Amino acid sequence: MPPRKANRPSKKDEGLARTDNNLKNHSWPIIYPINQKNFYTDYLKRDDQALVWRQRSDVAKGDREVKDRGFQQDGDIEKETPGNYGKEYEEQQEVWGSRVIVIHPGSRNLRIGRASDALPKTVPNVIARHSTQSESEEEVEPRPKRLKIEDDPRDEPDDTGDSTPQRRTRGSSRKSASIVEKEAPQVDSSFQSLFHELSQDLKSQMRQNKRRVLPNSRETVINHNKKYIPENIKEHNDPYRAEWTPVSSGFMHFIGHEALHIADNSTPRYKLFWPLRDGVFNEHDYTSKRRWLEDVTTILKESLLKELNIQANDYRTLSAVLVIPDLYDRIYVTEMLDLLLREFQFAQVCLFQESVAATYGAGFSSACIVDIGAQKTSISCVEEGMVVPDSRLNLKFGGDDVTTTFMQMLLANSFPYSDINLFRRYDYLLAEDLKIKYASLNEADVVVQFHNFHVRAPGEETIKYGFKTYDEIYLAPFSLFSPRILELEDKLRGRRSLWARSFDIYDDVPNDPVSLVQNSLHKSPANEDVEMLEDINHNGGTLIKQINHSVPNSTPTGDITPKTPQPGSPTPEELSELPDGGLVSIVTGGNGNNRVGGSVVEDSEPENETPAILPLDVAIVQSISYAAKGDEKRSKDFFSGILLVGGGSMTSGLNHLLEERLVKQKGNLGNLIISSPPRELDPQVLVWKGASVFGKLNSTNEVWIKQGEYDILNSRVLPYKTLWMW
Ligand SMILES: Nc1ncnc2c1ncn2[C@@H]1O[C@H](COP(=O)(O)OP(=O)(O)OP(=O)(O)O)[C@@H](O)[C@H]1O
Repeated sequence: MPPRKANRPSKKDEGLARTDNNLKNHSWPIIYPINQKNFYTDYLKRDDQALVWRQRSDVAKGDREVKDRGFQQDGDIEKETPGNYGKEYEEQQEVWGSRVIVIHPGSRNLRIGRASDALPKTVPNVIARHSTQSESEEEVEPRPKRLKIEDDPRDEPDDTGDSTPQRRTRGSSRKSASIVEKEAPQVDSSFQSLFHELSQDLKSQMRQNKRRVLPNSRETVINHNKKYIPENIKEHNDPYRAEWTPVSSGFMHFIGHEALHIADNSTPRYKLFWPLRDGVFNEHDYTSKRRWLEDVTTILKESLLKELNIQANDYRTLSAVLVIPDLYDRIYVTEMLDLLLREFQFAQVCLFQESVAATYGAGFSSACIVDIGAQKTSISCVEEGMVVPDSRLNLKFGGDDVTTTFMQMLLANSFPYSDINLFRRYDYLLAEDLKIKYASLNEADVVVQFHNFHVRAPGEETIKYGFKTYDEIYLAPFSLFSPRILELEDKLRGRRSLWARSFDIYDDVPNDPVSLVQNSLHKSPANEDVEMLEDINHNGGTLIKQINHSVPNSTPTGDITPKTPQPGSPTPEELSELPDGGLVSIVTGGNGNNRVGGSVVEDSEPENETPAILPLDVAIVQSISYAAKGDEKRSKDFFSGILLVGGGSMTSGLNHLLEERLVKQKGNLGNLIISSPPRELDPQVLVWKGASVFGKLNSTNEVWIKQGEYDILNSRVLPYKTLWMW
């Protein structure tokens, strides 16, 4: 006889519920007993359900430790009523804010301050440590890279006997103060030809815009620069002598500005380490996780002490808001969280995403945030305080790439200080300064101009140089719209060499957040196709090309692209014929300036790959189209609220050029508004400002990760404590 099924009534049982005429004798639903074998519930099986009981029992045990540390308890927050939003409430917020530290780490700058402060302190996110060689001595090739010249007379060791390439080049520079430097600096020929191409495009664009373009401007610049004789200035005649950080073998490390101002040839030698690179772990320069953690800890601790006067034993009484990228690396976030709660022992920590912070800072409820940092550019659409996950893009270029390109272009035009090497500290600072002063995206600035600057190398006489510029001041920042010209091969060197990617322990799928628009870069036409597209642009007038936006399967988000075309990638001809449903249009002007600059994506074998790049305007259109998902109203809303933040967005004329290019691409966008931060706030600190606004809100209790919770659940607490799907 087959076994009786427990949850099904037998014919005999059913019979009991029915009368002879087969009608039920009552209308109550019959509830059958549950088959215990197949029954599942997660009641009291999930961490968050148990947590509340654990916390209560902690309190019952008289665990008042946290309260003794002085930070506000849940009970205090409950006292708040909607009615007390007056002066008292503001005062309360200020007091609360003074106990919250907001930390926004960047590839170049760490921004740190109390949530109650008006502005953060900016500390270069760098540490100098004792080493046998400085970073410029360690690097074999200078930055920007030069063509190798076989019989370069400068290869002779100079009279100091120092034969390192850096020292040799510096030696020749010393000579250049007295001997006229005739030879043109050698810049890679493929760079030269791209530079020439962009320059021609700019000329025709300027002519179209009825601007005067003088013939032979570039030749004038080159001739002047070649003949320029630099001038030596005696130390006592130089009122702006550089102040170098005094060092001695007793000082094991320096951080921030002090580190940047250590002479490259100091005794003892120091080497600079930047813990973040392209917005993630710097696995290129670090060889051990422990050293990385130590450096981040030292930079943070010393910044807290020097800038905010916060001693180590105050940490336990303070809360910390950590600002993280929108498309974060999961291991980076968990490492930082662990550091702040275990090493620093902050009372509680909360995580906040950069683009949401930017909307808080600007007071926007919805916006498309374009954050151009030093080494990465991130674009995300935010709607009612939440990032639209599929709109997140992270491109591996930023202000630093503009600086390098600017120097490359100057060198191509016979820049008289031909030995500039951005690995040298004083040269890096000089190059940044020249870029900030002269780079501009205003066509009106594209004229032959004369500038001068001083090279102040440690222990040497100051040398005054003069140089002329023409279109390089425009074309260097223009590389954001034409990233093909950027030097990208070193970008992902060493990536994943220390921290492996985080995988889900159950299904072995990468844990990092997924964004469809970032993944769609897998599907963009690969480099070969892009080049064909560009050829077509050169030959024709205005063309409209469309890139298939087909949504890939949920593959992990990342940085790198295979160089070969993906199977089934559409050819340019196919692209132009695709229908418009869910597609992005790229309008390329007859001048050929607008172009798709390279495809992108990620994979587990980063070494052989190239990093994620896409022209800025194309990337914005892509991000918005993924956020709007075909809804025209939403798309218009995002286009009417594009907010430019980050240091790289401060180039003059960027807003205007971006607007022009977006209109060209999308036609009538309705109300296209590209905003800069309101109230004249510095775009570099807007994200920090927004996070500080959030940090001051004392009604955000559920997002704070407290020591006790972290002790019990570790990073498993994150799904319950983030404002987004962790
Ligand atoms: N006035 C300016 N004009 C142009 N660029 C500028 C200006 N001021 C700063 N920058 C550039 O901004 C960059 C630094 O920006 P920011 O501090 O936002 O970067 P970060 O947060 O350290 O980096 P990331 O976002 O890549 O991690 C540098 O490349 C710097 O040259």
